[in-house]
Amino acid sequence: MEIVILAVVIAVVALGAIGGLVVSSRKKKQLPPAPPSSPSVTAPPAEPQVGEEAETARPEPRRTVEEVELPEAPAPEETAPVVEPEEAAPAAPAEPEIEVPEPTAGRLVRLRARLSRSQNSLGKGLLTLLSREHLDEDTWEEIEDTLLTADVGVAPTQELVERLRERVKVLGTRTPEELRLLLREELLALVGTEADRSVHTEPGVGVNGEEKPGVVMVVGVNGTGKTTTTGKLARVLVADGKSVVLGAADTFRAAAADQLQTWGERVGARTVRGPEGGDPASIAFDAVKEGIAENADVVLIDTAGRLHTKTGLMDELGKVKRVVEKHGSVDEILLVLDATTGQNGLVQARVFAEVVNITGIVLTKLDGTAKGGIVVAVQRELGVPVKLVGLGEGADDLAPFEPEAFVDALIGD
Ligand SMILES: Nc1nc2c(ncn2[C@@H]2O[C@H](COP(=O)(O)OP(=O)(O)OP(=O)(O)O)[C@@H](O)[C@H]2O)c(=O)[nH]1
Repeated sequence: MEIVILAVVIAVVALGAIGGLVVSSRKKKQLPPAPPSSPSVTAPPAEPQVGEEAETARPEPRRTVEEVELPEAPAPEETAPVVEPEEAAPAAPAEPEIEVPEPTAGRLVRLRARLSRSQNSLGKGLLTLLSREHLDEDTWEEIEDTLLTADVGVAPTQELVERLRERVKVLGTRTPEELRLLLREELLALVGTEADRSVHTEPGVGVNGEEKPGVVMVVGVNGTGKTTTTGKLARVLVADGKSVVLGAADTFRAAAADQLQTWGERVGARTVRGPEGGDPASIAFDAVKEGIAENADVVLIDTAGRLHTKTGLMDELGKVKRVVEKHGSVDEILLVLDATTGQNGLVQARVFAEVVNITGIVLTKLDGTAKGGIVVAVQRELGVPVKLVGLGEGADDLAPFEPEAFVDALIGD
């Protein structure tokens, strides 16, 4: 009997051992593959050094697939969209983005570096000559030449040299600081600090007693930067809080109206335009009409300038002005001159002044010339102040002209 009981116990133990082996081998088969270690997260194992004993592998607790916890499924709103963003919804028609132009106050000072870079030869040249120990006749002649080369003009040059000679004589010994001050004062007197340099855009009263926007006509030879200046001026006005309507009355160059419209769209100003080669006067008339209807503050009219037929130009510009005046006064007529053309600019100025009553000058491309003296010459020629200067191709590179900042840029620091 005892033998039977012993045999049963041995049989049970043997069966149990075999069962355990089978289960253990099954478990091994069910083990998930070890997750690949991520180098950016996991620290690399220390390199075994020579002479170190190899460690025996520590047994790690193993888990079955069923035992491994899965990360929780993200809530529906957290789920990243599967579709590409542009496919997510039909694209709404893109609204043109309205730009906010730079404030106009102190623009000339901000752009001074650009101005002084191009004007170095005038101011610095004069200071170097005046600092010579002996100011003999040759030196005075050189001073005169420097001024003439910078397009200051004959009469203003002679005046300035005479004043400088007198004051240097009185001064006796000259320190560089005294000379700088003296030259600054004399150049400032030449440029003039008294003139009204504001661009007149105040609203007025129309012929029917209604409120009429300020009306500005922009005239000048094609290529001087007229359309660009009209666009930049729109930005200046918008920066100063005014609403603007543009009139594309330059129907001579087909792309001019597109160019102006693009400038307008950038600051939210409507552009009135007509058919290619259409009548500039009727476009200008419609632009002011639109300005009145929109209750705009200012209407800017870009015109064409064909110098090769002076009579044609006279007819056209005169007509534009007369037709616009059917609504009320034209408040400002700005002549755009390219500073790099020097004396040629003066010839243009003369012709335009005969055609219309210029009230202000815009000198463009002053960033590209050392002939800043044209400011003096053209003011003398027309008896009209420079009101704005172009100092680059950037949208906000048009600055109200400030004599002090200009002269400081001429002399340099
Ligand atoms: N460097 C520099 N370039 C300027 C300035 N003002 C205008 N320009 C450039 O001068 C070129 C001519 O300008 P436009 O405005 O097309 O000339 P426009 O007189 O209107 O000529 P039309 O449209 O044919 O009548 C453009 O490339 C302008 O970017 C400036 O102050 N500095």
